[in-house]
Amino acid sequence: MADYIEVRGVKIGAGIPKICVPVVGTTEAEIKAAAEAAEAVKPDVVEWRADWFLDVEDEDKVCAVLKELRKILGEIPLLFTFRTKGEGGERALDKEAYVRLNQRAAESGLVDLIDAELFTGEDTLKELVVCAHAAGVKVIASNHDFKKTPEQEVITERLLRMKALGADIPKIAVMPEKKADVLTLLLATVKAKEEISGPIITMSMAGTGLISRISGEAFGSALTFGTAGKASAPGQMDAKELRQVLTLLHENMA
Ligand SMILES: O=C1C[C@@](O)(C(=O)O)C[C@@H](O)[C@@H]1O
Repeated sequence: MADYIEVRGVKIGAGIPKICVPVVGTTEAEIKAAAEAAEAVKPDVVEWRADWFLDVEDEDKVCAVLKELRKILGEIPLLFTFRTKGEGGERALDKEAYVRLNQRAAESGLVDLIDAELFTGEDTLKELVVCAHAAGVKVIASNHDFKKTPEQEVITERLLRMKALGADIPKIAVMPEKKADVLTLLLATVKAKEEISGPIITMSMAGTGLISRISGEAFGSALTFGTAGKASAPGQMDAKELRQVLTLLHENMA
């Protein structure tokens, strides 16, 4: 089994860690402007954080935005993410609406990946995986803790569980309360990678955790988020600078 996932020719999990630029905006105009700024830095992946969009509950409007994003992004892979309030997002959505929205995005033919949160429920995650895969879309399962860093075993177990439930790429973002928490996240990453074939994505947030956003190649995180404008989580670096740092590390690690 390949150790990477390929989307539009981008091999997530092979070679240098890939860069994903988040697009956040409340209106279609803001979202388009953010997507243009993202496209300009030529990231490997663009994430649309749809939870910021004021009309996100109108699925037709969401699809209209997706069409515009696809035009702007050309062949850059697009990740559709509705981040729920409980995991650091902008708004809450009931489970049915969350599932419907993600299904609609997956079936639109306009996105390459969807983000599905582990804690919306295991059956829900499985259901979204089946639906996305039927539409040829990959699934990043995710979990976020904006308050603390769980124990290493807990982080590793969550990543393994996401994979066991069918996710193509397990992802976890945690908040460090102290320096040692960053080491906990990194060790959890190494342990998970020993057991999981295929890419995983991990990060420790904020300034204290920044090192984890640039050290993916050393410890096993396949993708990192960088900005071209507004950040979608604390600790994200400018995408262009991030590319320089990742390249420098990659060249010297080879
Ligand atoms: O899951 C993630 C990771 C993230 O929270 C970060 O810390 O970079 C940013 C989010 O936009 C994305 O959906």
